[in-house]
Amino acid sequence: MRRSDFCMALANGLANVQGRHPIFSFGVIADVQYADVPDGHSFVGVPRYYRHSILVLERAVKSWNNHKKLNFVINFGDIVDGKCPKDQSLEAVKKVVCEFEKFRGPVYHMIGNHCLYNLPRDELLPLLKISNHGSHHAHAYYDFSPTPGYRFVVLDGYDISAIGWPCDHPNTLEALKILSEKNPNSNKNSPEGLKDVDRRFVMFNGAVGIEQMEWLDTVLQDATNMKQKVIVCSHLPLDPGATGKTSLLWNYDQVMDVIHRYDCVKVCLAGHSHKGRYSIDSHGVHHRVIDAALECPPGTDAFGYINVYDDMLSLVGTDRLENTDFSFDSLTIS
Ligand SMILES: Nc1ccn([C@@H]2O[C@H](COP(=O)(O)OP(=O)(O)OC[C@H](O)CO)[C@@H](O)[C@H]2O)c(=O)n1
Repeated sequence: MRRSDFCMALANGLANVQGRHPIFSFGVIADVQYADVPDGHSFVGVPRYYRHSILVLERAVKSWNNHKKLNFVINFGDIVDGKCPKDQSLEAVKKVVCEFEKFRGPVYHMIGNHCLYNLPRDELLPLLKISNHGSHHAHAYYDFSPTPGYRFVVLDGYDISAIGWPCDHPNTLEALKILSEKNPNSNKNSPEGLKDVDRRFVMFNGAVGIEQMEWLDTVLQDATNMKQKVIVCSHLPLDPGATGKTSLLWNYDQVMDVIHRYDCVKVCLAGHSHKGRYSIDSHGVHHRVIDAALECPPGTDAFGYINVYDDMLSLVGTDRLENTDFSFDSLTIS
């Protein structure tokens, strides 16, 4: 362990089950999809609790604050549901962001399809305090390093997307071209007739564009040079083993090819699929999808925090979100 990581672990104070002090810890929650509308269900009939989901977030923030040792929180996107009446979108997004801001520390957000059903990305990104680092593109990918030995990479899976950009934007046109080539259905949100991983070519997903791919490569090269371990966060899952195929990033395979060129990425975390799942891929990278707050029946929860060590991560879940350990010494299958 680096000396600076050791100091952060000491400052963190709290020992885990193995009696070790994490270097740092952070809170996680996904798919709050709040809307002030009655309970309903997904397209395939899974119950959704649009008003209760913000209560899950309220309980998460209380729990994260009570923990006292969480360094930051990561929200995996879709804070407001597409069912939110459009004249209430801005108010609803502000209400959820305000709830996150009750956490006594930084909150890192990412955008999801439901965020973009409510507000265009150029309005959304400032509200979520996602900075573009002076770029003229309203991109939503970024990285940060909470301690010298670790780096977080937050991907923008709606970079190439038919939602969120102006309708004549090159990224919208590129997305519509992909959809017309890959999905023959008139309703481009429908995966009907598509087989296996091709089911991902639906309009509620998107892709990482070329510039972002080059940026990812540069960041991973830099992290490798700095001997940092990397945790990749994305609204859209990156491994078919951790999600239903209709929820995958369109070019998850290309992103994983870049990730697999390096040895620094240890864990990929995602939301969107709503049903929590875990997998380990052929290169030993762990993948974990976080259960949706939206689908918690009243009185139940799905949030947690992750303890970060030198050689593993440990997810401590509440209620529907199951504990998961991600050990970095797992065997690689090739
Ligand atoms: N077969 C389908 C599925 C969905 N739609 C419509 O697409 C929009 C987005 O769907 P939704 O399930 O709300 O998206 P989430 O981001 O919450 O979930 C993603 C994964 O599906 C979870 O597994 C919505 O308008 C649906 O009605 C559709 O037309 N046809």
